[in-house]
Amino acid sequence: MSSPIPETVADALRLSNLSFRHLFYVCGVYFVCRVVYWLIVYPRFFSPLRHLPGPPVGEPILGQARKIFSTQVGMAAREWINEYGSIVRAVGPVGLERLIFITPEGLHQIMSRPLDCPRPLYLRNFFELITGRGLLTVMGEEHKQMRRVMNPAFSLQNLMAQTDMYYEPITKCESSLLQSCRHNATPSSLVNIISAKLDLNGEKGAILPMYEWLSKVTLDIICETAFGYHADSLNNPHDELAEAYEILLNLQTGQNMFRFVFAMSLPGGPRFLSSEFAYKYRAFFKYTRFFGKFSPSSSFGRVQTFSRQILSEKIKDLEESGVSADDMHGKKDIMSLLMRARANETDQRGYAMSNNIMVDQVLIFLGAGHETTASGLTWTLWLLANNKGYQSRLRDEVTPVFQENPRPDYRTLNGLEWLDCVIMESLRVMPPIPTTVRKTATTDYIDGVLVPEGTLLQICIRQINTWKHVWGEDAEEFRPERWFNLPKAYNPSYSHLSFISGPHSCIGKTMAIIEMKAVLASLILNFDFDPAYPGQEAKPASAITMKPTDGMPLTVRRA
Ligand code: HEM
Repeated sequence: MSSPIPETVADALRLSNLSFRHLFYVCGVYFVCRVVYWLIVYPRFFSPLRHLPGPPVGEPILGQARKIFSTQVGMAAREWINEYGSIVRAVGPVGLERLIFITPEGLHQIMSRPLDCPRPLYLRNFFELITGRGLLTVMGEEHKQMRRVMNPAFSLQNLMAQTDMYYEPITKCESSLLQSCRHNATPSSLVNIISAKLDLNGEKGAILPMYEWLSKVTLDIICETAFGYHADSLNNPHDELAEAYEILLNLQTGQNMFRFVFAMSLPGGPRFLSSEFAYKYRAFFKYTRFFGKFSPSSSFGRVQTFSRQILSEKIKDLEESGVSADDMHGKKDIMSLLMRARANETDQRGYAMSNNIMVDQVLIFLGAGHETTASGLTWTLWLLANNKGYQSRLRDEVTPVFQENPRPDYRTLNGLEWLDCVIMESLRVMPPIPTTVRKTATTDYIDGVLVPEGTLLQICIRQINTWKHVWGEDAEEFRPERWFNLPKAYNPSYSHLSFISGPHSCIGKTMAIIEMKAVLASLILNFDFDPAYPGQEAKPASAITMKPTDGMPLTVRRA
């Protein structure tokens, strides 16, 4: 007689004299074997990338993570590139392999094919949680369309019209050098605030946390230029948006990012973190060992809700006032330009952004354009404080120009050669975003290596910008004069990657550079910067943005 066919797992266990306990053991052993295989066996013995040059696999669970996260951002990669060459394989946490490519050929293959090498899902989820659906998160055709709609807001013509708006929070007209100013200035601009602090201290000057002040001024500028909102965080430290952003941006240290990436990689993680439930019980996060001070939803929620509110009001105002999109020519903020572009797009090509998507775009500009510019400016001041000759040369260049016109326009700022060299060199040596990442969506050759689908590609911006092969032996030094005579090996698209390259390159590049020029020139014109104390060292954060962890104290005196 043939044995009966079991219909359920329980029947099968009964017929084979096994219990659920046995099944549990089998599953447990299987799970442990899988984990051991992925963490220890695969990267060492089976990975097709195991023969590529690079550091040893490292610790069983962490791989080289301890080194990556404990050293200054990008320094581990710099060491590896110096030791192993232009293609490096390193194993990070939980056995995740990453490849580092540094040659223009390799970088071109990665960056010119965003569908084959997109931003990894966890990063897109991270951006989507903070800023919503926009350029940083969408891909393919939708990305192309969004970019096309947004390009006019960043056109040369619009940037030229916008430049004057940058000066509002920077300078106050009555200062001795700015007597001929014809514009209405803010009640207390950055230059005035610093001057007032110096008045209290006399000749010896004052030690000021420059990052904090630059962060405020760039927030005020981006709020004004992005959606015409006067945050005035320079004078109002309790501005709701400024406060929420500060909390949010402080979350992006290496350790917090590691926790965040982990949480975002869990199925349903992103949705949970931005849910009403998480917001309601946010206090609970504070007391958990894993998340500690992470407590994400409070600041995320506040920034999103508050920004959406401002923007929705603006959209409503414009709609209710009956102003047609074409009549909005007077308004130069990005939001107004997007509304105009939207009207035209609907007519011509059938693609129009919804209000929500438009709101998200502007949130992205706020997120992507504030801290980056503040960090870029802070590092420039730091580099100039340590090179007084370069600093004086810049003052000599800008003083006559600003004496003639206290608010030089776009063309005049761009015509200042030394200012240009200083900004480009500072962005090269201390790029505000020091590293980014992509993930292969197909198996394909990159720089002669067959890279399997799903491999992480680390784009080491800081290392690429200071690669000795291109920039020479003094590649890591701040030498603005090198921009007068670029090296032969310099590749315009892939040797200076601070804004990356290709279809996903920074849309705000020209805007950021001109804004940095306006702020830096106004500061150097009025003040003299020195390190705060002998032996002071740069302390860049290991985070998405390389801001200084100590707020960058500098000694400031009148110029
Ligand atoms: C010094 C200042 C800035 C630096 C160094 C910088 C750098 C970058 C980098 C490296 C990326 C690529 C990130 C990645 O792919 O992982 C990027 C993308 C982007 N940036 Fe910037 N950025 C700056 C200022 C700005 C400003 C002022 C804005 C807008 C107002 C802006 C808007 C964006 C947007 C929308 C993207 C995504 C582009 C896309 O994927 O199509 N950035 N930026």
